[in-house]
Amino acid sequence: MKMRKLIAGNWKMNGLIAQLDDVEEIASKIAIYPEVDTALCIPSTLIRPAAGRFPEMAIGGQDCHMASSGAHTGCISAIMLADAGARLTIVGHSERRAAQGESDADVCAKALAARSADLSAIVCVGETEAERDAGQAEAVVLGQLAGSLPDEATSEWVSIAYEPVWAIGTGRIPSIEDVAAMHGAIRNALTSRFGTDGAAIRILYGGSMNGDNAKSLLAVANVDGGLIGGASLKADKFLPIVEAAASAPR
Ligand SMILES: O=C[C@H](O)COP(=O)(O)O
Repeated sequence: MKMRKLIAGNWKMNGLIAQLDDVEEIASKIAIYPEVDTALCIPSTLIRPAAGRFPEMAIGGQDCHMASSGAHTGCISAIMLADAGARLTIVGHSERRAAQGESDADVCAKALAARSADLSAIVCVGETEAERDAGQAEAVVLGQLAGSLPDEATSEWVSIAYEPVWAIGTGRIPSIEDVAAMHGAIRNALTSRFGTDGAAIRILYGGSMNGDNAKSLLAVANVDGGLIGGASLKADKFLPIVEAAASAPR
């Protein structure tokens, strides 16, 4: 199925107010690529100023609590993200699964919380290097997918991000064949579970995507965009990925 590519940046725990100048550069140039959807998932402290200053950009959060409010010190709810101007949020990033011990059920509840607040959700899955070496990559990823995606998921508000943990921030990426195989397996799982709409759910690749490798990664069947970490922090690193998405086959 032909679909628009989504290039989403994830700033992680990086970025002060001054860095919104980079968002300004991105926001001023994305109109050159109307065929690509772009988003920036930034620290919560920057969402309100960024959304106010760049209404043309889809600004997002990087996580949300499954509850809408309550005694959860230090957490942020989906409705708070939306109130600050976010249009989407990442859930289930491997860094949170590992450091905060988030389970598939937690991620599923967070995705539903995002939906309740009218946010889109990027649901992350991905295997560790040990799991890949043990030949378990596909089983792990499909298991995470099954547990992390709510039955209510539709292509209107959910995207998947396949991020091999060992490719994040390392400069290493899987072979094109391995990317094709995993994205194909995810696609099959989505269509089995969600029928024809499963064919329309975007599957992003994440892990060391940059201006040099984006073209070949985004040309792979069922790679419908990218979730970009390090290269999303600077406009001159992020925009070439958007450009590659604009010229990639749909
Ligand atoms: O969410 C983004 C990913 O973790 C990828 O990060 P990276 O592009 O720095 O490897």
